[in-house]
Amino acid sequence: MHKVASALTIAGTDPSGGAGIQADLKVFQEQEVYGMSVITSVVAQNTLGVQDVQHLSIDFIEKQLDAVLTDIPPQAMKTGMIATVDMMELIAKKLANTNIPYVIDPVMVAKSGDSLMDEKSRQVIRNTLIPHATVVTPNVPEAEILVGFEIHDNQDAEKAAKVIVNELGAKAAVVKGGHLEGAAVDVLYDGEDFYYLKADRFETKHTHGTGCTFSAAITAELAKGKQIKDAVVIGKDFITDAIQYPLELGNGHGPTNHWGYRLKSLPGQREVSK
Ligand SMILES: Nc1ncnc2c1ncn2[C@@H]1O[C@H](COP(=O)(O)OP(=O)(O)O)[C@@H](O)[C@H]1O
Ligand SMILES: Cc1ncc(COP(=O)(O)OP(=O)(O)O)c(N)n1
Repeated sequence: MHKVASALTIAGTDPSGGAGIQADLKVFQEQEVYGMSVITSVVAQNTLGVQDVQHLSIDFIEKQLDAVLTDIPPQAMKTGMIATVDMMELIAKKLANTNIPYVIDPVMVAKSGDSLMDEKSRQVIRNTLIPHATVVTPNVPEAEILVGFEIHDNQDAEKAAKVIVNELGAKAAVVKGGHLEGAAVDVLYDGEDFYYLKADRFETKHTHGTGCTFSAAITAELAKGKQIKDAVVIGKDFITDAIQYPLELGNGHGPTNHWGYRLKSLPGQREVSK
């Protein structure tokens, strides 16, 4: 028998395979973690945008959660697209009975501009899910909504990460710099230290699902027992390689390359500074 770590993603779908549940499961597989999934919303989308969304009932989401949690308890979990307050409250209820690392990618709006979380939930996520989080990974617009001020540079990102940890109750936060200019710098705060995770910015339109891929890689590493900072550093390497070696797929913002890390990365390749 082979012993393997397992991880759970609770999120929406992307039939074109670049974001959501499909991306998360591919990343778990790449990182040699047994992947499991609970679907919250079925999304008709591709590299060009979101065409339609159907939310599953709370009752049915709960049945999926119970099916997984009572049979194969994961070593770590993540949430992505959690579109409604009812979904958040259900997940918070289930989390009260678990003590595993939990990564929140607070998905609010897709790159195409389509909304993936309703307005009320953007506020409610702060006191339902975030207090349970081991790591929260907002992009700049998401972090601005969570903390209530604008983020223009790394100093603002530091302040936002600090609010998410010290005031909203997460254990750690990574404010991602994909939406800022210059090098792709993400700011991690773990309640004690700040770390700048820096990579070159690549000129590419193939960025569909970057946030999902990054947070899934972090979740996989936490499932394997890595400490928060080490898991985030590996996640940064994983997403950087996935962006650097794009796949020629799709007519819009194409997917990232989940094989990029396997093909290229050497541990410690990215610059990390305190
Ligand atoms: N063009 C790029 N080149 C290199 N890294 C990027 C680029 N765009 C985003 N990233 C990185 O991808 C990760 C996801 O960030 P971001 O795109 O901001 O998230 P989201 O998909 O949630 O909007 C971060 O580590 C960010 O720094
Ligand atoms: C079902 C689903 N979940 C999340 C996203 C957004 O993913 P993200 O990684 O932020 O990338 P973009 O879509 O913004 O490129 C999604 N599209 N679908």
